[in-house]
Amino acid sequence: MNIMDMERVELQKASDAQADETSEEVAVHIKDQWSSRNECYKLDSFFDQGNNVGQVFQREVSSLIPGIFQGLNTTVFAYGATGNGKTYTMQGVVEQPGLMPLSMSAILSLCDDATSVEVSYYEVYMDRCYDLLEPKAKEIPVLDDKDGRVQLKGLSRVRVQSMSEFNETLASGTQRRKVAHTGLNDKSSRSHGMLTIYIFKHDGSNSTLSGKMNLIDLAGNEDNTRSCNEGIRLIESAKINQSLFALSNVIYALNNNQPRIPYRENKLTRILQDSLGGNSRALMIACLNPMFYREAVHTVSLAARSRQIVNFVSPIQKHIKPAMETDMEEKLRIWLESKGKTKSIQKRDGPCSSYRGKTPIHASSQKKLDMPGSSMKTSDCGVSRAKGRKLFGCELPAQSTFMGNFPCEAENPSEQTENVMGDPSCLSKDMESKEHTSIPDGSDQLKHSTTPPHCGDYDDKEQKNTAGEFKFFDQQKVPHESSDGLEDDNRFCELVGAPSISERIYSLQISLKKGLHGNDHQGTPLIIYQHGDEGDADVNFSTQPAYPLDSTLNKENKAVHCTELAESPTISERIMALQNSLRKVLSPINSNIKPGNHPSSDGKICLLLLEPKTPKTPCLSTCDGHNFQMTSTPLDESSVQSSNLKETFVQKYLEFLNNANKEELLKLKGIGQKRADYILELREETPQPFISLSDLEKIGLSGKQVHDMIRRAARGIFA
Ligand SMILES: Nc1ncnc2c1ncn2[C@@H]1O[C@H](COP(=O)(O)OP(=O)(O)OP(=O)(O)O)[C@@H](O)[C@H]1O
Repeated sequence: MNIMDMERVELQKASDAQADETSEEVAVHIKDQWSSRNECYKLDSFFDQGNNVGQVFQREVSSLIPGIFQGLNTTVFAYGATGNGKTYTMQGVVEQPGLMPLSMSAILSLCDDATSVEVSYYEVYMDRCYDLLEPKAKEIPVLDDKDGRVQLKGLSRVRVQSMSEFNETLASGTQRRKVAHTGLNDKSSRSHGMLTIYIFKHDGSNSTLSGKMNLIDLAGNEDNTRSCNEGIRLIESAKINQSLFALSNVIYALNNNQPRIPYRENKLTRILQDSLGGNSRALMIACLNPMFYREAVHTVSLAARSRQIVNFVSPIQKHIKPAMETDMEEKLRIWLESKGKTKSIQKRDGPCSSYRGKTPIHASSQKKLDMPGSSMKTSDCGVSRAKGRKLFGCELPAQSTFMGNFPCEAENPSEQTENVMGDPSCLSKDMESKEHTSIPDGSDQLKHSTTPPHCGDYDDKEQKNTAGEFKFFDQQKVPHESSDGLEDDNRFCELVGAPSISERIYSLQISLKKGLHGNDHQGTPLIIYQHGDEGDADVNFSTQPAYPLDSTLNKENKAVHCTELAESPTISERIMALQNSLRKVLSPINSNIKPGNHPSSDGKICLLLLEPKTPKTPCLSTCDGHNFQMTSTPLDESSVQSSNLKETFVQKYLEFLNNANKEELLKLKGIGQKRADYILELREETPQPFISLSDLEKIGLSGKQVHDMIRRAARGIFA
């Protein structure tokens, strides 16, 4: 049995300017009795089993609440492995209220006649958002507003005037939240539960959003070798782990000052964008179970890293309508929903059983990032994502806390599977026939990093300006994490279970779009390398006009820059320009190229073929400069070409939606008056709202409807 011994140690006071009673640090030692491993991390506070949630609230949360009335947004989230007490900490139980009711009670006590409080409560389940207070047939779309801030379109808000109203609201939402029995928790949250409390100030007929508080009960990391999850539970678990993996990547990127923070990798990180490295004060509560060394190390190391992140916080004054007021947008959304196909997405929980007494040592760690009075405006920070890390550079009195682990119950799980990357079915038939499976650690998402590619010995210095790298692993290279879960660059495993070229291109496209979106990649050369011995390919963007190549390569075979990138002003055009190159480059991965077939001293095959306007048979260059022709059958070629055509068509279609005027939109089958208005409205918020087909869900279309629409449009061409 592993034993974790957590010792509270006061290290030192913060600098004079920051010194206050909360500026202490604690060292958390995690010892594995069997391996004698001993890890030590510094956090801001530590609560062991002798402490209760009330103490955590008093010491860590209560001081944040007055700030919300002054416009300082605040986020408190509980992180940890499954069964470690996150729900217990955030929601609480009757005899021990959690941080949600405790915060609400404190907020209500500060309200006066000119202040009102509303709440929304939603869950992120399988990478989709669902309203828990007003169940709807459809998910809540997550959009960016014109300032780059994330908005949950159509999410309901309920006015709360007393604790009894709040408890009722919370209970009804909680009942709808998806929970299920797993091998590690009788009543395990299958979704991330997000409660937002809004504070409005009223002045005559004007209502102004003063500030808001997010209280987040994340779903827990799951080790499926222990949970014995199967079927839907396993799929859910994969999604949960994937989103938490994305979260750890964001924290890692923020912590390492990386130029690109992968918020858009996952719905959870998108939603938390303003809280992590954004404009919100954030408190992370890491819940630990001393029984499990590896999970504890993972959680505490993430908490320790989170402490380094610095947010810029400034009061906001935003005029938004309280829920009572008429919301035309909401009406339109409801109308769109009524036209859409109803999905069964919500199932109610079963009755709660009593606790299952686990070993309840509990420990948690928090991060509190707070810089009241910063001169930086909220909106500046909200859009800072693509501008790099400049905005995160200031020092502030960071804090962390700690608290803990615990027991569980029963339920009726919801049975629903979703596609990770939207609905790519329109792109390729072969994709329809394959089930997209995920492995339980975020492995089927394309990963972005700024580490140098594996193929070639580059000068690291030359890589400094690399704007983003997309790693593509063709083989079942199961991701693995180092002990802290974050150090190993090879942990990324992309596109496992995506054997066809179309699937790979589709997935890669999604990432390319994400990568290019909002960044100025004009003039960016694209270089794709394939590792013949492993079947891997790295797709690399560099802002270097002359990208350094492996010195062992023949000079003649230097990468041909993808000049279309420089010439294409819009993201869609750039993506389009990349497609042919991608297709050509990825095609050989599908074939059985054996390194031994080609003259290369180290067996590596470097594919440096990037002339998008010549979509002929792909040509491979070996590392010592010999070219040879790929042997592909006419069927292969025709399949590649038809897939190209489909993708080109889809891109043109999306481009049309992004640019057409209302009259033109109305000519499209499937776009009526209201949908056209909605598209125009979306375009006001985000200039190019439709980057992939899955974005059409923003206008209330289901995957099937999108598919049908595209098919109808394509048929129209041949009519
Ligand atoms: N400090 C505590 N004291 C007593 N019971 C606790 C404590 N913390 C947690 N528990 C109990 O332990 C069980 C598991 O806790 P909980 O459901 O909160 O874990 P979780 O981290 O939210 O799990 P999951 O990620 O699977 O949803 C619950 O029955 C809970 O009531």
